[in-house]
Order: sequence, then C-alpha cells, then structure tokens
Amino acid sequence: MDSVQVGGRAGGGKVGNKVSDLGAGLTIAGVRLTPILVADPPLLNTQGVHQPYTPRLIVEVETAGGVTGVGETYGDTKYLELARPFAARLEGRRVSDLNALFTLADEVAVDASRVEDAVDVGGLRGAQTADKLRLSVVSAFEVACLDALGRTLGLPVHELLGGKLRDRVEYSAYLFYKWARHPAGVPAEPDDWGAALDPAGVVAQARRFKERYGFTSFKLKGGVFPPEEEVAAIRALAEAFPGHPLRLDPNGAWSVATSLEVAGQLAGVLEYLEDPALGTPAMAEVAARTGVPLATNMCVTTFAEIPEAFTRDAVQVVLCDHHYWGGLRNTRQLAALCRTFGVGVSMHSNTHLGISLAAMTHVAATLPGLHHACDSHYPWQSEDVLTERLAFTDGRVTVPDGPGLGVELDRDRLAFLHRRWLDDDGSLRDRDDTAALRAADPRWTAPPVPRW
Ligand SMILES: O=C([O-])C(=O)C[C@H](O)[C@@H](O)C(=O)[O-]
Ligand SMILES: [Mg+2]
Repeated sequence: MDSVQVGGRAGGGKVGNKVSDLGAGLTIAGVRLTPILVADPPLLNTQGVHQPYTPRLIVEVETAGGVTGVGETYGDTKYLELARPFAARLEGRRVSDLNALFTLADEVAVDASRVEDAVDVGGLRGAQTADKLRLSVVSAFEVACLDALGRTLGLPVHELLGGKLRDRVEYSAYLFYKWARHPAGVPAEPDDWGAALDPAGVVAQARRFKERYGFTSFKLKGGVFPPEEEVAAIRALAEAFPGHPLRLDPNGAWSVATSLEVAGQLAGVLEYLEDPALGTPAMAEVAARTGVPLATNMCVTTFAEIPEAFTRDAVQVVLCDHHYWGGLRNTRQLAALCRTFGVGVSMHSNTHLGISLAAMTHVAATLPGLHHACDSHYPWQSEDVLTERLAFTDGRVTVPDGPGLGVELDRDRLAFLHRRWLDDDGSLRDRDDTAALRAADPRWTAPPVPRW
C-alpha cells in the first residue's frame, strides 16, 4: 500500500512489545495516512447529490511500544495537504501529549486558495476557515492518540475522557430524499434502499430504518424540494410514527420569512428545526419569532462563533461534531459551554465510517445532559474499514468497553478502498455534490441562498 507514511515503524511494528518505561512506550514512532474512497448512495441535499464514492482519511499512529491507534476524518485534498505536514511534526511526541496537537496544527500553513471560497461545498458547514480545516485534521489524530493511549493502558476511550454516563448512545434515523441509483453511466455500488422523492417514499424509508435498526427518532434532510413538500413529508412522518421526535434540516436554504412560515406550520410537530436560515443573524431573527427550537451545525461550528449566537439566543441546540471541533475533548468543552448557557446538545454527522462512529459513541457516552438522539450517516455506508461493523439495536450503539476505541482495523478492506482512491483520476477525491448532480442535469449550479 503506498499510503503516506511518516516515521519508521507504522504498520510494521509488532503489537504488544514489552516496554519497561511506559512513558517512552507512548512515544509516537510512526504515522500512516491512508486516503480512501467509500461507496455513498445518491442522497440529495440542497447543493446537489452525494457522489458515488466519497473521500475519507484513515490515520494510524504507532507508538514505540508497538501499539497502533486509529482515527478518521474528511479525505478531500485540502485536508490531506494539512495532514501530511502535521503528521511529520508528531514523531517523537507522546500520544498523551494531546494539548500540544493544537499548537502543532497552528504551525501548519493553510493555502489561502482553500479558504477564499468561503463556503464548504461538501460538508454543508457554513463558512470555510483555516482553523476549521486544521481542527478537522487534528480531530483524527486526537482520536488515534486516544485509541493508542487507551490500548496501552488497557482502558476504553470513554474512561480517558472521565468515564461513561450511559452504556448505550441513542442515534436518530437520518432520512434523505434519494434517487434509486446514481445517474446512468456513473460507476457506483448499488444499494437496496430504493428512491424516496415524496412523503410516501420518505415514510417508507423511515419504516426500513426502524425495522432494520430500531430508530425511534427521525431527521429529514431538507432544502431539496419546495418547503411545502418537505412540510408534507414531516406531517406524513408524524402521522406514521406518532410521538417519535422529528427534525427537518434544509441547511440554510430558506429565507427568514420562509423559515417562520414552516416553523408556524410545524409547531408542535418538530423536536427542532435545524438551520432553516443561514447564519447567526438570520437564525436569531427566526428564533425571536417562533417557539420551535432551532438547532445548528452551520452557524456555531467553532468556539469563536459561540458568543454571538448564544447571547442573541439564535440557537437552542448545537449539533456537536468532533471532526469540526478538533476532537473528543473539545467536544466535551463545547458541551460544557452549552450547559452554561442553557443550550441543548445533539450530534452532527456526515458520511463517516465505524472508527468515527466509535469515537462519537465514546464521547457521547460521557456528556451530561445529552437529551437528543445523535445523527449518524453510518447506516448509509455499506463499506467500512473495521473487521466488525458497529451495530444499532433499538436505535442505540452499545458503548465499547474494550481498550481504546474498542474497534479493529481490517487491513485488507483498507487496502481495497485505498486502491480505489489510487485508481481514481482525481474526479472523486474532492467531494462536490453540485458537480455530482450535473451528471444528471448538466445545467445544475449551486442554488442561490436563500433558495426559497
Ligand atoms: O447539516 C447537516 O446535518 C449536514 O450537513 C450533514 C451532511 O453533510 C448531509 O447534509 C449530507 O451529507 O448531505
Ligand atoms: Mg444540519
């Protein structure tokens, strides 16, 4: 496998070497970065449709003690560009030296062209900044270091974070408008979910989620069809699943007036409305005129964005995401700030594999006051890099109690998915949902904001 390797030993070391000095054994002897492409179904959002394959980066950190820890994050080129020089700085440091990860990340230059365009096309996460890019890279290394530390000490990651408060973490079904298959002529893996393009299709998809995984709360990714159609889909869900928490998330596609109109129609039906309008000022305006709680993973995505949003009461629930926020320990700090301001916490997700689901589950297990089911795309991912997939039972994932993250990397799968990345001509290595939709509609461009 010709993935990037920094230092001498990653992938080649023997697990379980005896090291008398525990501290010396924690020293990072090598880092391996493996970009991969994983199958993704044709899920629609306001910008377009998911590509048939999406990039992820798998990070392995190997200690002098011969223990390997794993982490996962976005795999687009702009993240790889930062991950490589960052990895080079890690050799010789300890996996327990977690605070220094942020100082080291600040030393890595971000190319101005990566942040000029202001909006992140793939992650639907608001404005793009150098800090957000760096933190998204740091998060995978922090998780890998915690995994290695936990494996060395024989402790699960949740114990390194102070201990779990629950044995199972609840997730919500992440419903998407969806085509049955990717556009004709585009190589892709088939999926068995079928199409969901109207209220009946959305309800059928929700039923399958419930049957397969036991989810009892549902989030619909909106911003795809005119708001009245999405309101109808939510009403159909409410009728089919009485008493089940429901959320709608158009990723900022609506004006303040449209947001208020929808909030009025769905008051008493929604658990929360997620990012109906783009940016803190617009969210604050909506929040001031509706009793429906507003959630976000777009206007509060860094610590710097908190003061304005919280003092203006623009959001009532923040969707934390350890990838955005720089790892599991920062996620706990975010949750503490939310508690201080009486703001609820939930968890955001976009396409991720089992390493990240394990990390999400460990940190979620440690958060006091987690009263909303977390988001997870995992059920949409038929491919993984683990020897054993994590399972949802009654919509919940059991918190792993094995050392570290409690999951094992499947090296053959990793090599297979990396080969796909190597064989790609570059067109899929950077997620671009707008470009993916153009394969079906050559006239498609990213819609204006607000779209409705
Ligand atoms: O706002 C959200 O929940 C997301 O951005 C989640 C994902 O990015 C989702 O919208 C997607 O992948 O299309
Ligand atoms: Mg969202």
